Amino acid sequence: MIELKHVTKIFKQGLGQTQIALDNVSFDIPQGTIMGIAGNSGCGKSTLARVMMGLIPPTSGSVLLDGKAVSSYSRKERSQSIQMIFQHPAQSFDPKMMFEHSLMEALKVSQRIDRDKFNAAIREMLSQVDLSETLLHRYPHEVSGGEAQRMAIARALLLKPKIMVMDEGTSMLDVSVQAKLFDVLTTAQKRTGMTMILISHDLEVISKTCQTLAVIYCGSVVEQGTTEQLLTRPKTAYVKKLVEEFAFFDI
Ligand SMILES: Nc1ncnc2c1ncn2[C@@H]1O[C@H](COP(=O)(O)OP(=O)(O)OP(=O)(O)O)[C@@H](O)[C@H]1O
Repeated sequence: MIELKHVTKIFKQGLGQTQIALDNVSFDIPQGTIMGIAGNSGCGKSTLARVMMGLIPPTSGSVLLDGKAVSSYSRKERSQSIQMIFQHPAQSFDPKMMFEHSLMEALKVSQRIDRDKFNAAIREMLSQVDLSETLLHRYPHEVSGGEAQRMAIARALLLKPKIMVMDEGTSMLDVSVQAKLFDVLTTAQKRTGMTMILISHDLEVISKTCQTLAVIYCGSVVEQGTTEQLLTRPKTAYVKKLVEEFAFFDI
């Protein structure tokens, strides 16, 4: 369903310098699966997510969603198909809008659920992510980072996307809230058959959630396969080292 073919992204920086953020990355993510993307800071994970979503164009190569280039999707088509939870979710809400208004706006673009059912759906979703309805009448600067993260997850799930990309999407939450949210997400994933991509430093989160995993090093995929395979029988020195840092795995 998502196909990356030889994707390279080179950023031009000041003083004529360039940075190769992604170097010839190719893989497929079948529909309805959960894939993890792991790697150290600066290896290219967020760039990969943004290229996959069509937010930035690759320098070369292509990204296909359902066989169609993501670059040819309109903004509306993209938001119907893909939702992304960013590392700092408060920034993905309009600072001048109360959450209720932001959610309404998102639904207007998406038109995926009947507006009459909106109120019931939103209350149900807020209870699933353990947020009080009173937060609907607050602005993004009036909630904690973790609350904004849960609001972003609620908004994304309400829109019933085919693909959900989470870029360190639960990093601000404590372990018990994180576990509960992953339950909500995996249940939603099973119910709707959406494809999920989870970008994380945290191999423990990935091991519990993702069926497949790609590990990136300096913009290249160094290993990919089932999560079980990579975490228990890593082939490269780099992945072995990553796994050893999470000492709970027997390798
Ligand atoms: N807009 C940009 N212009 C120039 N260089 C960029 C830009 N965005 C990212 N980079 C560089 O590309 C490389 C990959 O960045 P990216 O944000 O994708 O890494 P990451 O793996 O997501 O890191 P982290 O885990 O710290 O968020 C880094 O060297 C970064 O400095």
